[in-house]
Amino acid sequence: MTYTTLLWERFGAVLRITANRPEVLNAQSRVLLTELDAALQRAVDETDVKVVIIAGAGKHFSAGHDLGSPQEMEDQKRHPVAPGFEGEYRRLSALYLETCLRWRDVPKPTIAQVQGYCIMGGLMLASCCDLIIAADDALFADRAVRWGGAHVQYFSMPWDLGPRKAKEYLFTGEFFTAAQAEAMGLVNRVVPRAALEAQTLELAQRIAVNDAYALRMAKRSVNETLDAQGQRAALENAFKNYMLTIPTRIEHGTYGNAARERSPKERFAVLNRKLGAADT
Ligand SMILES: C/C=C/C(=O)SCCNC(=O)CCNC(=O)[C@H](O)C(C)(C)COP(=O)(O)OP(=O)(O)OC[C@H]1O[C@@H](n2cnc3c(N)ncnc32)[C@H](O)[C@@H]1OP(=O)(O)O
Repeated sequence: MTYTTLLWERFGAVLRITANRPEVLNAQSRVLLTELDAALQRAVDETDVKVVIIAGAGKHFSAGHDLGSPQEMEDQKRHPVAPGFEGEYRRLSALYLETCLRWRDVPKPTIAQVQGYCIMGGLMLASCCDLIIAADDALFADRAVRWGGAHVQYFSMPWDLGPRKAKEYLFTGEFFTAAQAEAMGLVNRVVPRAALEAQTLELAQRIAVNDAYALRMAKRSVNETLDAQGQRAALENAFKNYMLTIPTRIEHGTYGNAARERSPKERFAVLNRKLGAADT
């Protein structure tokens, strides 16, 4: 099996899947997300894989969903969005919500290895992993409110940061640092950038000495606790709130054809605009 946007590397019972589009900061194109979904299913099927690391090549983990790289624009011509709201609903649900829910429930431990920017779709991917190891230069953000949206499609931040901090970061769209992420419980630990890869692999190998079935059941108990607390229903409901902002985003010009005609950099400008002295 070959991938155009991923690296697949084995270290004994540990598998590392790396998003490999460093020239666009690992922006998540439709192709990348589809390949990642297939790679994770393969990781489930390969019985000798016990732990999966998800990484990003280059300086940054991921700058989020692909907002119009040349490859993405070409791909959209081959896979046009089905017309109307129903088409959008199907595409967004399949590509962003259903994938993340599947990745959250992969029956093997998953570890996100995060350096540099981890923005919106990048944060979705990291947050559906079981553990997150962050380099000290990691920066996280959900900037959706800045373009008239509510948040990302798979919205687990109230669970990951706690409700107050989740609201603060949504309302401002500001970046939070690795140290802040650790204090809020989003990441398991922060390590020096130069040690990120080695320390993540070392942790994965320590987990992989355990029995695969025991790991699977341990993960299931934690995820089912979250489900019993209502997490899954809240995630599905938050996706509907996300969808409710699509019509107003079309009015703002940040979604739909008007947005697609803009260059990625014009689209980032809305999200990166300075709001005040505290902004980063
Ligand atoms: C519900 C929504 C979910 C989402 O995930 S929407 C996406 C949200 N993501 C963002 O808004 C981040 C967009 N990117 C940026 O704002 C900037 O990047 C950064 C601040 C992260 C970094 O800035 P700098 O260091 O100056 O790098 P650079 O020159 O902007 O990026 C290098 C190349 O990467 C491409 N790129 C970066 N992010 C994306 C993206 N998300 N989609 C498509 N391309 C992207 C650029 O265009 C450029 O490429 P070229 O050199 O050819 O101009």
